[in-house]
Amino acid sequence: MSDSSTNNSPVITIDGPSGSGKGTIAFRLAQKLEWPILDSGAIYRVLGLAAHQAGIASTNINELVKLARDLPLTFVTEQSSDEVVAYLDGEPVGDAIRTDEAGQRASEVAVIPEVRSALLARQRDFQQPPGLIADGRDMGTVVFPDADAKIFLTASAETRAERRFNQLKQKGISASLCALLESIKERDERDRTRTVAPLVPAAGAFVVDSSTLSIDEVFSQVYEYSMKKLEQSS
Ligand SMILES: Nc1ncnc2c1ncn2[C@@H]1O[C@H](COP(=O)(O)OP(=O)(O)O)[C@@H](O)[C@H]1O
Ligand SMILES: Nc1ccn([C@H]2C[C@H](O)[C@@H](COP(=O)(O)OP(=O)(O)O)O2)c(=O)n1
Repeated sequence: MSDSSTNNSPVITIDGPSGSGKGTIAFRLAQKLEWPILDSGAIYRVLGLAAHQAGIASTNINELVKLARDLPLTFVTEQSSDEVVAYLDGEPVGDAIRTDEAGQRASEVAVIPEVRSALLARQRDFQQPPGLIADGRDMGTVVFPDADAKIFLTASAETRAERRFNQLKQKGISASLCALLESIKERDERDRTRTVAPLVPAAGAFVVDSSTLSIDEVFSQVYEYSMKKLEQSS
């Protein structure tokens, strides 16, 4: 765990459902502030993938917790890419964690309270100077409840499915728009109704519905809000 002095480093949390633009806005903020990103979704995605590869069922809590504790996982925020690059055992995981199937597997293992507890300290260790941008579902509610600025991004399921469809197409990953919409709705439901750390805006979070906003418009609102909050807490 970090010591108490490093735990005073500022944190900006960005939570929201799939395809709401969290990763995109986190990257813009990271570039502007020169802070690293915690892509917490990538942790759940790698865990889901590792469990699948090891043949561990999403009901096998003991084995999943063991895997979550021991997962040899590191992250690099590459300014040249627009995503956090995950390394498992020193090897880049690549786009295997970015498929829709990997998102569903992540959401399934993420329901288990013991798995979430096992990952808590690992996520909190990312809070280091000069500051951290934390992207996920429970960053502002559970992992960093004392964060300086809390943002909740959202958009209609249709808009988010279309965005994800185009994003996967650009990566050369094939998908059907209709199936993606169903999958997003299913994942929303699971993430919002789980008993531990459900997807909800943190108290006092700045909520932005990006359905009809461009990336630049969302970014300028989020940036202005974050700067104001950071000033207030310094
Ligand atoms: N406001 C927006 N308008 C149009 N496209 C967007 C907007 N925000 C994000 N996108 C695009 O939607 C896709 C999903 O965004 P991403 O940041 O990966 O979402 P999340 O991390 O919330 O799942 C990306 O291709 C991104 O470029
Ligand atoms: N802090 C987090 C981050 C992700 N999860 C779970 C729930 C999500 O459906 C999956 C995948 O998250 P991820 O942020 O990578 O997914 P999207 O990019 O938003 O589609 O992981 C979580 O439970 N808590």
